[in-house]
Amino acid sequence: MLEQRIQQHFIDSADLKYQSAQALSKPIAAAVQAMLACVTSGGKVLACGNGGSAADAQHFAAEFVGRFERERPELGAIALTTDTSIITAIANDYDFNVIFSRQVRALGAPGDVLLAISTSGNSANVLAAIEAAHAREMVVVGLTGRNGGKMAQLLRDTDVHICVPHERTARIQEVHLLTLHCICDAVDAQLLGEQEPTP
Ligand SMILES: O=C(CO)[C@@H](O)[C@H](O)[C@H](O)[C@H](O)COP(=O)(O)O
Ligand SMILES: [Zn+2]
Repeated sequence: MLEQRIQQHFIDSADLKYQSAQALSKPIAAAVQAMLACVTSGGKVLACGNGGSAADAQHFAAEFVGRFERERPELGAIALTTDTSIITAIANDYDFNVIFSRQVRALGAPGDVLLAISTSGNSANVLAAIEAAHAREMVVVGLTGRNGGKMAQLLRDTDVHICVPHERTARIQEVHLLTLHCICDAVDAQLLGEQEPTP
């Protein structure tokens, strides 16, 4: 019974990944082009999200600033989820809903990219970060699920929306992580050529 339940998670996750390969390859390629244009002209990616998506933001920044699978020059990325002094000060003195947007206004510049991650598309602090990014003339790459929530309405034609076609937060997050690895791999392939990564 328990093993069957566990196996069902693997089956559901694999099914969604097959479906998402079709549905998401185009917007993921667009996200790669946006991030390449940004980092090759000296820009950086600011990444934000809550809970598991905060972990995804940090995971992504680590692979840009450190490396993914191949040796390459450092790429600019900052997770806006990591500085507890900044986050607690903003939440305490202003509001939790502005913990990311104040950082975007402080650090963002035209040509930078905001990576905004929310499975529901409805987290108020992520939505405020998008508004701040637009005010700074940044491009937004939005990762959502379900129907994209409020983020779907907020994103512009010049932004990129990657919306995972599923209702369940955990499943959506699993595809978000795969998406971020696809972006890292494709950025490396564009910068270094398409050789296979060494394991
Ligand atoms: O990881 C999980 C659930 O798998 C949770 O921590 C989840 O990320 C949190 O509930 C978030 O606050 C959800 O926010 P969002 O994805 O709707 O923006
Ligand atoms: Zn989780």
